[in-house]
Amino acid sequence: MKQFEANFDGLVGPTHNYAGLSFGNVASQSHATQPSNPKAAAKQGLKKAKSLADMGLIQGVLAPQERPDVHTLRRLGFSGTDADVLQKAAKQVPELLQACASASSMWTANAATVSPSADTHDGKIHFTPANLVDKLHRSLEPQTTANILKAIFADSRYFSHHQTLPAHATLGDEGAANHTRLCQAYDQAGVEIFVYGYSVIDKQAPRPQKYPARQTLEASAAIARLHRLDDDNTVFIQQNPAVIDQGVFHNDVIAVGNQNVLFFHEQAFWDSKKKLAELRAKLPGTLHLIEVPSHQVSIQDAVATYLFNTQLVTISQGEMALIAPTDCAENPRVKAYLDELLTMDTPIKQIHYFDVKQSMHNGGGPACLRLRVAMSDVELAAINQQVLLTDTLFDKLNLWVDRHYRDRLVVADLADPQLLMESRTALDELTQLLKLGSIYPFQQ
Ligand SMILES: NCCC[C@H](NC(=O)CCC(=O)O)C(=O)O
Repeated sequence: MKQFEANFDGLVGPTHNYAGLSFGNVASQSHATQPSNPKAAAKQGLKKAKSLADMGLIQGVLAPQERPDVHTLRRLGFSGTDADVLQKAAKQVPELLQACASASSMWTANAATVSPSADTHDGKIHFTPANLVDKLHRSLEPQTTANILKAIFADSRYFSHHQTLPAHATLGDEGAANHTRLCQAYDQAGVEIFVYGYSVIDKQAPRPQKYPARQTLEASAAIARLHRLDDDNTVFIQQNPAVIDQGVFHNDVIAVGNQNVLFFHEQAFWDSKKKLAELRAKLPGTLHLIEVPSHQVSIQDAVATYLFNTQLVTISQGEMALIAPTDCAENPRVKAYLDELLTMDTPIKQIHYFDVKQSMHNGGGPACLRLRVAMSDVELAAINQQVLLTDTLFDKLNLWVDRHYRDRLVVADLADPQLLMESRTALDELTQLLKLGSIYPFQQ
């Protein structure tokens, strides 16, 4: 049996826009009200995903969500035809329309937490969709996310799907963005690292002062229980609250891991020494802890360039590549660090830069755009094969984007009933292309 890691990238939806919805996410706040280009955004994402497929990695895609979410607007009391609902919401509470029109499901690192079968007691791959309760626009994603994951990972012999955690701040869960799995080889049990922002129950533990911590220890611990992980193969680490207050709203903005490499900023974790020692004890064998010092890369540079929101992928035995946004190459200090990294004695031997600026302007880098699923060839054969990014699917998706996506969108356009029609037409076609069945409310 062959084991590897597959990446499932979120397709950018037709309503991709900058509404400044994410307090604590510096890029989202600073690009609020700027025009977006959904067509370019979708193509940048597809290009990045296809390049990874061309490197020999297993690459799939996840469908976007139905937006604007008229069903939620109706739940909030706006009535009449769909056009009426959009227009009333835009006039009375535009913030609610914006929350219901975000394409934020593109950041599939927040779709779910995934534990591979090598780690779980029952030998199945476990999925828990994230409840994303900290942000209204994101809290609307879990139901459709669950539908999409079940449509792809349908075979109950291999895949186990859990309900999202209860939608309350005590159990705030942001999915794989705060979860990293290290292992010596993909087919061996590894250590799952859960990074949380604060503990609701432990009042003594430090908390950020300025920006919200989106993930709680209580949520992370619940996921570890649901996924039937052992104490021996889990480590819970608190994120350094000081970096949350500087814009590190998810751990994947400050750390990334793959196999026996953890690449992280020296200020990433609270009680770092002790936690890294625990990690070493739980993962015997060679472990590369690549700690980037503040004097080489400041937190501000890390947040601006997304140096740690890179994908760390295995290219061949013992050789890894870093998939970085072009923003890293444009910052002289970060570029100097990355050039030096290639000369250091670590498995990271290649760096590939991709322009994902449309996503970056909302605070999502290469790593935010993908959900990782470590799996075997047998498990891969059991998934819906239509979502795997082949040359043919890549061409079809690009043409699909050309047919349905706009190249300019401003927040005022979100009330345009035509945009809703375009979006539904596109998604209806996509579900046929990817053989997903009826996953959207408008298809029920
Ligand atoms: N993992 C990256 C997630 C980025 C995402 N941004 C947003 O939702 C911004 C949307 C807007 O502001 O229009 C977030 O903050 O959760």
